[in-house]
Amino acid sequence: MAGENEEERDGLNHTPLRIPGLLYVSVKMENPNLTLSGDLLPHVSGSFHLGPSWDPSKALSMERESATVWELSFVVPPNHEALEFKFVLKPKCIDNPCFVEEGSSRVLVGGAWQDGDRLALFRLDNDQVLEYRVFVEAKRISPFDLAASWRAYQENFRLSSVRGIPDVSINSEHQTGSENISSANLELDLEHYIVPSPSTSPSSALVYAANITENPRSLGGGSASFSSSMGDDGVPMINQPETVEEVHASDQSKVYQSPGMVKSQSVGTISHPQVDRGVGFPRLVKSSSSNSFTTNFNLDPGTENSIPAAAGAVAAAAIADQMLGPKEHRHLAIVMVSLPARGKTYTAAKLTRYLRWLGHNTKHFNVGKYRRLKHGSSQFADFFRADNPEGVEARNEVAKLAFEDMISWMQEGGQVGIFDATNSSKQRRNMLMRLAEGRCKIIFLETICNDVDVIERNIRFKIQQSPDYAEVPDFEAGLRDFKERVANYEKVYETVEEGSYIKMIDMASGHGGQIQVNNISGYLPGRIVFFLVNTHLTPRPILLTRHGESRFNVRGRIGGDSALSEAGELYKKKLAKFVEKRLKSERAACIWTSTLQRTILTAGPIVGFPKIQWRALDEINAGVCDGMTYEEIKKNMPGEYESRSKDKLRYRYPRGESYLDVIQRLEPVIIELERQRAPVVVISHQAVLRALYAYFTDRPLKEIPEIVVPLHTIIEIHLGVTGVEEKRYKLMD
Ligand SMILES: O=P(O)(O)OC[C@H]1O[C@@](CO)(OP(=O)(O)O)[C@@H](O)[C@@H]1O
Repeated sequence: MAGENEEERDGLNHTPLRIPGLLYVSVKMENPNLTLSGDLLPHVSGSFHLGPSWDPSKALSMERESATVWELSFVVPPNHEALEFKFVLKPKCIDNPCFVEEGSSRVLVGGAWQDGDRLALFRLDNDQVLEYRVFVEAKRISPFDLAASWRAYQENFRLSSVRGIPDVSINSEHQTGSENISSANLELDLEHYIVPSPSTSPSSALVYAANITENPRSLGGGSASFSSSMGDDGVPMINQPETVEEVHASDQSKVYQSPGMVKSQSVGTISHPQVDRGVGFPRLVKSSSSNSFTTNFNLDPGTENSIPAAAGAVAAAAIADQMLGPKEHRHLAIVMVSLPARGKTYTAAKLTRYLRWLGHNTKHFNVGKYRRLKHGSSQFADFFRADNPEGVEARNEVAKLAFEDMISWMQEGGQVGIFDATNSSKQRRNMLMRLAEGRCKIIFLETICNDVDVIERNIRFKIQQSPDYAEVPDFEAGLRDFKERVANYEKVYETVEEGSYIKMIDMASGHGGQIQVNNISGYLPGRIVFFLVNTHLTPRPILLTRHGESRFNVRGRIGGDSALSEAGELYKKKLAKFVEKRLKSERAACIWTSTLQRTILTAGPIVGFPKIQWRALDEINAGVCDGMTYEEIKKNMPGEYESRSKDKLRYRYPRGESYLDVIQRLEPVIIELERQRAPVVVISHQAVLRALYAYFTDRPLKEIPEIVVPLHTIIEIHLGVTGVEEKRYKLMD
């Protein structure tokens, strides 16, 4: 009635669209006792129209769904005629007899058995009886869904044209035909393709690593403004007064407040109360009164943020460490030790970036920054003499302030503090150990460098970049002063022999070197050692690109394993020319792809470099949503769609992955990228490249799912002795 009236009211001739709907029926048989069923394969034999026939030789075979379950699915109208059938076991060897289930035929009406889920019994030759449990499931679906799923099925299961390529391959021959890359093409002017990088990425101007460390809260004069330092999972800690003098490049003045976040009154951090289906959340919290673990959504200020947002093993191991170790070991201070210009601040920054990316709440405290704020930036060599009592006193004072700030932050939930100063005498280190007692565990990280070239390069960079010499216009005068400062430190330098320590000796040059480890145990210290063993400062580029546009991309379908579209085909050729030109003098370079054909095909025309397929580089697994469009997910699975929109980082597709899962599986890729000394071209996927890019550019976890990684664009990350630089080339629109 309402419909008729509406039609009349708006004067339009609405023909109601009737979606008849169909029943998708899935019939299953289960026999947990595999040894009994042996070589007998479940089939369905029946009398219904277009379906199986009663002739057992024409029975339809069921698909094996798991080790013990077989399935047959079909689509019927909801008001279908009664379907009559029986289960049949057919031997693999066609000469042997079939076994038809005992009892009367089964009748299926409207997607349900008429006589209930009775067992299927088969009497074998030797009078042995086999029992199978039987289930039926029916779902109503629209013809549109049916068509979409059929299309997805067709596209997904079309045999990949690239299977058969070994995991590692090298085609050093130039290819012929349309994929030939002539030498004329090498005239390609790379500069022509450069496009600006987003404002949030590292610029081509290098940033002095000490400038992007924590802003001293104890020296901020209680300012009401807040810095935007990121806590774990990229949620900003907002309790730190911002200082005016040094605001680091990646400080963004905004404070992120996504829906569903609450501000905890007691400590001023922001945390997520919503239920998460990804691992690592809900957070496990140990009750203080018992040894049991509880799930706690009302985070206790003492424990919040102390468990990483990262997934799986990372979270599990960190939790185990926290639960089993002494209380003070729940917070870790990595105390740097070295002479000036030994790359300590750079190593500290790199370690901070790695731990943050893994989801550990980590901060870098640079004592130099405190010193400049408290005593001004123009302190010359005399200030650093060990026989200058005022200088010593002033330096100890700022070290204490920075250390106390770090401890306060830990007590608010911070997990790993990287304490960056020379800490080069036993006396200073004893002071720090006393300050840490009962509050955090200390590991000393000493960097020793005997390579005069590396030291000279570091010193020159320091004069150019450090605020200490910003007001010294004469470079040579700065150089002399800084060398004198280093000499002052050398006179009293004492290598670490106490406590827990990691000593990196001549690791910076990338040739040989040594790492010594003393009294180190636990998950996180172990990871740190592993990272440090693999990292080095050899400058090299890493080129990140998505595959050429895929057929699924054209249709807006996610996941799958489709081939390239026409535009994608063109991109792969352009990319090959680009790589050949960009890496022409880099014969040790390597091409990494995922195991999905769109990346392997994209790498196809690149010649002369080894190609390696990594499963870890496969796109985020969209589970049951694989092959759907975002619109289809929204329409058919609104709950899933909404959960993902609310928390894309932690949302895990049913039977698929979350971004946190992707980050976790990428850790070996990061370690390998750190370890490589030659350029690497990574041809992968949107979600994966977001996570890799975030690592190199130190973007908070929370932002990862929204990072823009456009198609047909190469992001060149340059890892150098002084930091990370980025360049983008857009080869096609
Ligand atoms: O996390 P979102 O934003 O959905 O992005 C990931 C999606 O990107 C896509 C394209 O939409 O990657 P890909 O480049 O590999 O085709 C999907 O396959 C994948 O699910």
